[in-house]
Amino acid sequence: MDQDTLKARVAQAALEYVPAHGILGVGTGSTVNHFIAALAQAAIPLQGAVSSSEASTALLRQAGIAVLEASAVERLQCYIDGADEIDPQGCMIKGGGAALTREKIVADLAERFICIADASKQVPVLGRFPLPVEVVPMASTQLARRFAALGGQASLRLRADGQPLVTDNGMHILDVRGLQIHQPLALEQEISAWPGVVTVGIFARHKASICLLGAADGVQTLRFD
Ligand SMILES: O=C[C@H](O)[C@H](O)[C@H](O)COP(=O)(O)O
Repeated sequence: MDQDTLKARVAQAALEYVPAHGILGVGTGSTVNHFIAALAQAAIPLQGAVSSSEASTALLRQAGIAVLEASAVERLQCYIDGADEIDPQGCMIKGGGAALTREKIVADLAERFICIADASKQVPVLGRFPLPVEVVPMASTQLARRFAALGGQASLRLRADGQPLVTDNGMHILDVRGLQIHQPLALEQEISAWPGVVTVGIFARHKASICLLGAADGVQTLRFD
């Protein structure tokens, strides 16, 4: 069974967590794209959604779902999003789709983070996937030196035309290879404090409450809260 089919499977399973008549936090990425399609088909009545990217906002609107500003919402029952890696404690690496800052903002509004992922995302220790870090462009070179001091190799994420990728927030992304993240919370706090870092793609303070993990033999539910 291919990865895309597994993503569609967990997306379907996540419908169970959608708060009928409520407001839903919606993440970004290929798994979430399947989820938005499933949501549109299920036609669950919603007040609306808070979205974590321009891409998801466009898909939600196409599906006829109202998109609300994060500033208009005090609390969300749940936030549904994918991950690039998830460890045995529910800590994640996110940001492969460059949406990590808004994802962390929306996750912070939510009581529960429901992670939807195919089984290939499960790792014993975070760090095989290059760690995305959204940075203020003028700080990227000095931040790359800081990552080198930690044993990581940071590279600026480029678009297909060779120009730096610019996020929805007008920032750049460093992808840091070579880190073995044994203490995700401590490293998240440390990197978050460096001048020029907008958001680090370690989600330990906002780890998954539940992960729906898609494998060939079905969807496994992992609980972390
Ligand atoms: O910035 C993007 C997000 O963190 C995604 O949730 C993450 O990259 C997983 O994406 P996908 O579902 O495409 O594997």
